[in-house]
Amino acid sequence: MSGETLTIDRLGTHGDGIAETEKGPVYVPFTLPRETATVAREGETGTLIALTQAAPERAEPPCPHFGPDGEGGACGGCNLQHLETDAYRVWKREQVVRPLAMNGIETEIAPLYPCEPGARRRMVLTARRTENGMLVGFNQAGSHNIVPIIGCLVGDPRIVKHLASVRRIARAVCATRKPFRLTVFASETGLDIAAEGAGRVSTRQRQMAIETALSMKVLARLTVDGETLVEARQPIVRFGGISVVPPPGAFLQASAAAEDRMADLVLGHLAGAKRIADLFAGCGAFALRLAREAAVITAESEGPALAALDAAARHATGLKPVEIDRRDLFRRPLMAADLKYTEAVVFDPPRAGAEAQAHQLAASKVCRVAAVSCNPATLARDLAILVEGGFAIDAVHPIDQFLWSPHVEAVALLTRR
Ligand SMILES: C[S@@+](CC[C@H](N)C(=O)[O-])C[C@H]1O[C@@H](n2cnc3c(N)ncnc32)[C@H](O)[C@@H]1O
Repeated sequence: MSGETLTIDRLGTHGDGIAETEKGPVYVPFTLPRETATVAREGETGTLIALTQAAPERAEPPCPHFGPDGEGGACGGCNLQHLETDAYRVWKREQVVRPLAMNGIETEIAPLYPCEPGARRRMVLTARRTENGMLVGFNQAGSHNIVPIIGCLVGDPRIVKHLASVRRIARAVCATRKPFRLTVFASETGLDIAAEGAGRVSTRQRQMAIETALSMKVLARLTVDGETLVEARQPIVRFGGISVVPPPGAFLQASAAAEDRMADLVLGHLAGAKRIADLFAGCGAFALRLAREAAVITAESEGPALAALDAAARHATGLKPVEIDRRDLFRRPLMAADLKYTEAVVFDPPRAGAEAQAHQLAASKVCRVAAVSCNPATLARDLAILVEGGFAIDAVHPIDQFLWSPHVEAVALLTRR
């Protein structure tokens, strides 16, 4: 394949190398700044054909699925394995620094808290039946093609070791030619597998799926579109020692180490408050830990997650009262008046952020806020609202929950001036 020679100027927010050319920017995955490469160009998209000059920061990517020649296609999971560790960490921290600066926020930003390979305890895989068998893996970068995953360096070995069995389960529950989603969570009691969108399972298939699942000694639970087919054991996740049975496919922080770090920061900042609100509470990763010392009101839109949180709080001993409030916090944020007796708040929204809620917090009398986010752009927007409303940012802590990907988690700690 012929191509043109480009020099890469910088890394973009999605981790692609960017070459600035007379005809505009060209995004070239798997390249680094100061590298020269032969690239096949189609508009703004460049495909790396060959590297002619490598950057000193280039490292040997450890995963066989990585890169344009990756096994089974270029996996869209981790696209920064070719960047040497120190440079990678500087770049990752920058992903938090830059949007904050663009929003006029000056504050202390801690070094990146690193996470180790093998820590991803919750893997969201895509599966599809093909003529050549069942594919289970991650989507190829920028496409719906599935890269069948044999090994995964970021995945928890408790999941990765059993990917062949996960594939057998996918085959058993699959009643469609369309791709479907498999969420695999390494719970304390075994794997919790949730299939969604696999089609209408026949009675015979259901029987096969149950037999396959029961033969898998490491399986705790198998659900299909929320219906439990097998529950050999209740899947359990522990938040600061408090056991929770998460609903099928529930949101849980991707890595236990990252969650522990976030929880330490949140608990440390909110210590001493007697009444705390946990907004976008999920199954209670923060709320249940906080409830050891403070009354907690939790708000969240997913009923099953709140029910799991509620059941855990009822079963645990020695907790202060935990209230639950099912609500859509985008449309119906907790109003400043609702927060009258609340001293401190933790919020951890999805990628869209918590704009409406931030306005209410700004107008409230809440004294301390811990803002947790997986999207630095919306975090920066929400922090600017809080600063405008009288808060000062004490510190921001970037956490590398999504190793080798362009995604980063951050915890911002704020106090009313
Ligand atoms: C990033 S997760 C955090 C969950 C929890 N704090 C944890 O650490 O496990 C975001 C949570 O926000 C919830 N959520 C999404 N949109 C929402 C909305 N509009 N209103 C309330 N909660 C929402 C999701 O269901 C999810 O549980």
